[in-house]
Amino acid sequence: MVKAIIAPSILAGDFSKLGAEAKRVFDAEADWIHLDVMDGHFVPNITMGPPIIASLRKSVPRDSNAPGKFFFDCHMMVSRPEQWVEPIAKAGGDQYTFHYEATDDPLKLIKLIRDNGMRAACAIKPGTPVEVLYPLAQYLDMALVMTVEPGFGGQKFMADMMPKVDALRRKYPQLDIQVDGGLGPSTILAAANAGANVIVAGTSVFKAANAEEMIQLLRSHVTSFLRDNNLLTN
Ligand SMILES: O=C(CO)[C@H](O)[C@H](O)COP(=O)(O)O
Ligand SMILES: [Fe+2]
Repeated sequence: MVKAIIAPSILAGDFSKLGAEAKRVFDAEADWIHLDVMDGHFVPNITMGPPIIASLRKSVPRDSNAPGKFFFDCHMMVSRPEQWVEPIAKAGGDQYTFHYEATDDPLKLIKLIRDNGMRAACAIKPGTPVEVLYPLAQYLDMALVMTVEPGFGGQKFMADMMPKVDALRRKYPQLDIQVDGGLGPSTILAAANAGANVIVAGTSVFKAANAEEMIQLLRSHVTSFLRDNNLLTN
């Protein structure tokens, strides 16, 4: 099932009040919250890990009457991603996105993620060719095409990554395809028209004067593309 999913990255939020920041964007109708886990090794920055995610989960508990509400999308910019699957699942993660570049056995890792009750996703850095995802796609819930070098928020969107998104969308019409880095009003059209349906937006949503309007604007471009191409399901 493909639909527009807007996932604000809390990396651009106020870390002194993460619970309130998550609630703020969910109130503004964010579909997911994107949690950037960085280990200072795979990328040159350190952000958060399982203890912080577990605290955040207490602020926005799962709702047994509404499965999928308050969805935690965990972008794991870590070396040895295998070691964090169980801790992230226990902390309340709903999806685990590992980096292709960080593992020797992506299929085994996908199975481990699924066995821990999470959706499995694979990310590629800007220098990694999209073809590496083809043997994995049938086992993945989502593919993430990075549109910045991972490590920091607030960077410039790399439009030259869009052929990767376009190639994935043509080959896999039903796959969730995420873009991450530099998404906002001036770049959403390029991403949506290439076929991305899951939009990570940190700076543009968290620093917006009106987060709800920003989320709606991002969603409207994705929905238009999906509808025009008969890809929308619901
Ligand atoms: O994975 C990331 C960086 O590695 C972040 O998710 C990304 O940078 C989002 O922030 P922004 O929308 O401000 O670019
Ligand atoms: Fe991210």
